[in-house]
Amino acid sequence: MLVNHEQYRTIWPNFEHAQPCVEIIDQTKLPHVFEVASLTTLAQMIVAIKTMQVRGAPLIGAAAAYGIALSTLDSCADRHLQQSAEQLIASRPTAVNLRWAVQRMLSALLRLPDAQRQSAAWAEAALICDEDVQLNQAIGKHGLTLIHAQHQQKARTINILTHCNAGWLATVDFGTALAPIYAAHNAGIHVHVWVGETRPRNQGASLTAWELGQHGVPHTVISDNAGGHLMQQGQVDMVIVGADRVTAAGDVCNKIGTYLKALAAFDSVALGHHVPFYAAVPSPTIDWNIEDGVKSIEIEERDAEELSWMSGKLSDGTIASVNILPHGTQVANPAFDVTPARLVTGIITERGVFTPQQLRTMQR
Ligand SMILES: CSC[C@H]1O[C@H](OP(=O)(O)O)[C@H](O)[C@@H]1O
Repeated sequence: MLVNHEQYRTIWPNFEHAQPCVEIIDQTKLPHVFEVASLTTLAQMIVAIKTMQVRGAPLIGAAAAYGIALSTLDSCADRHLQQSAEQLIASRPTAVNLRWAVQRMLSALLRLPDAQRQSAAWAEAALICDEDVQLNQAIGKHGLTLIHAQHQQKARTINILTHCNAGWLATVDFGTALAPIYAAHNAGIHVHVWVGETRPRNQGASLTAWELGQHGVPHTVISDNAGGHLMQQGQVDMVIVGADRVTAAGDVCNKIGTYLKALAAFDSVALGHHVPFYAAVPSPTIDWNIEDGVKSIEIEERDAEELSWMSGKLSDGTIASVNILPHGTQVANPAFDVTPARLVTGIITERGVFTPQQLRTMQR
């Protein structure tokens, strides 16, 4: 069954039952199983965010917004909504979109009489989702100009390296880092994507490879450590990644391993072929309140089991997990890192492509 973003979003409300619910694509089951999960309570939405059934900065923002809407099914009292907001914000600390969406929901609801809050919550969450789709389509348009320029100059397939998953699965639809790639592919520009597998959760191998395959975009999965080598060999024309938080100075916080790819891209200048490094970022991912990402962004530390266990499909088609570490081995599992602005060529936003130094002009 082909599934692509013309048919699905990653999250949507369902009002067909007595009690409204929120339906999501359960991303922990991909690439081997496509399964939709129905969430009926705030607690279920918090579990979905924490366990990464839904993940990706813009999508967890949208999910948190619907978490507030689910919360109104129990109560619309100020204190109840504020406690729900605190629980959602605590579920994953790094992506600023989650806090941004929850604060936007509270701002929209707390000014209303209780009786109007439930319908307003579902409407505001839907608006956040629709806006995300529009932002990502604009990112695709602006990112396309970068790929088109390379294609005009080189008159061959353009090889793009990406990390983790910043496709339509990481957003409500269309994606951020993959949006320009889809736009180029749909415009007939030949692109090929090097897909970093992205240990330990393998969002690249399991999600980006699945997305690109469903859309018919040529791609090759590589180990995380192969990216620098491919850049050194002149096999990468540009790097485009997503982000979980970008500072006002243009520091880019993204999935662990991004910083190493940015370092390799930066070093490529010395080899005579510059590999530009771009982050594709909708404005709700920009945290205008901080400058230094290394000092100011809380990096989520995730469970050791994510490193010590791997899941996959056995030869008989069943899904199983295996332990890959010696018993008792100590594990550290930081989920994100920060690429300093000095390593960032440009930030692709819905308003255009900005250098880190130009980013503040977006606020005007
Ligand atoms: C378009 S944001 C995608 C961003 O979010 C991912 O994090 P996670 O999968 O842990 O939610 C990763 O950092 C992606 O680059």
